[in-house]
Amino acid sequence: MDQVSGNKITRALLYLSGVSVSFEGFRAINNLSLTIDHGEMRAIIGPNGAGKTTMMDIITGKTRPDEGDVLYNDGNVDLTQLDETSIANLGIGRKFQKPTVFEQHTVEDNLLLSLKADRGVWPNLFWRTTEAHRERIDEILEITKLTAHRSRMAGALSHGQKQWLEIGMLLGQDPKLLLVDEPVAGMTDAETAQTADLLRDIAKDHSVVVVEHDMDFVRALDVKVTVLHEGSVLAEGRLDQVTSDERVIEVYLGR
Ligand SMILES: Nc1ncnc2c1ncn2[C@@H]1O[C@H](COP(=O)(O)OP(=O)(O)OP(=O)(O)O)[C@@H](O)[C@H]1O
Repeated sequence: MDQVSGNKITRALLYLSGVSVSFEGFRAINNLSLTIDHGEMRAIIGPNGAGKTTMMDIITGKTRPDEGDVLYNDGNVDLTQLDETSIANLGIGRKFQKPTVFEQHTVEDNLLLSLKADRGVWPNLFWRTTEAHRERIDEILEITKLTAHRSRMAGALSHGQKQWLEIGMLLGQDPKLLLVDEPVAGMTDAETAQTADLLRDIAKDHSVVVVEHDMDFVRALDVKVTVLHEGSVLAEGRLDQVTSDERVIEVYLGR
């Protein structure tokens, strides 16, 4: 990382350096450094309690670090100075593990509700805006493979379909960076494979950070993997590389 007169220069989309946070004396994140490039999809793995959720909380402004840098968009924005809403408005979208779709609304209406509200649109442009919304909904339905389900109540979807709908709702907010927490937990093998396809598709024009325990899924993503352990990066590289690393085998695979 370049450093000039104390000013960090980075071309990364997201840059964490020396980040630590403690809860009642326990260091959940410990001198964590991590860089996500523009357009990159990264998988984050690690044992329970490694700090994966806390890292997401720090990026999204839910938890403020005790120390360290959390910079966004080529180092131009210091995320530690912003609240959750401001960070979301910068294009950082998060999907939590459990789907939180509006069960009593149709798939289509869920997507409509999620679309980023246009600001400063004149009333006489309303119809045109609606058309743009329809087009975007059609696109998202296509990407998430939910076109045939558009008129169904979201509550009637399978667990996997609800997760895809929620990922679609995240896309509706037009984020630059998607943070996705354990998307395939509870999915069938077929749904898991389809979710890997969906995220690879999304990653063509978004940056994605995905936390997941399911190794078949991580393998299918075929991206760089970061292994967290005790709040720091233990290893980084291709899945085959990190899973053959002795330290990773010891702490993560339990051998
Ligand atoms: N608000 C909090 N107060 C106290 N301890 C916390 C808090 N949040 C997290 N921790 C602790 O910090 C550590 C890291 O937790 P975190 O949830 O980030 O891990 P994780 O890698 O996401 O685990 P999992 O895979 O189980 O979701 C854990 O030991 C957890 O108990």
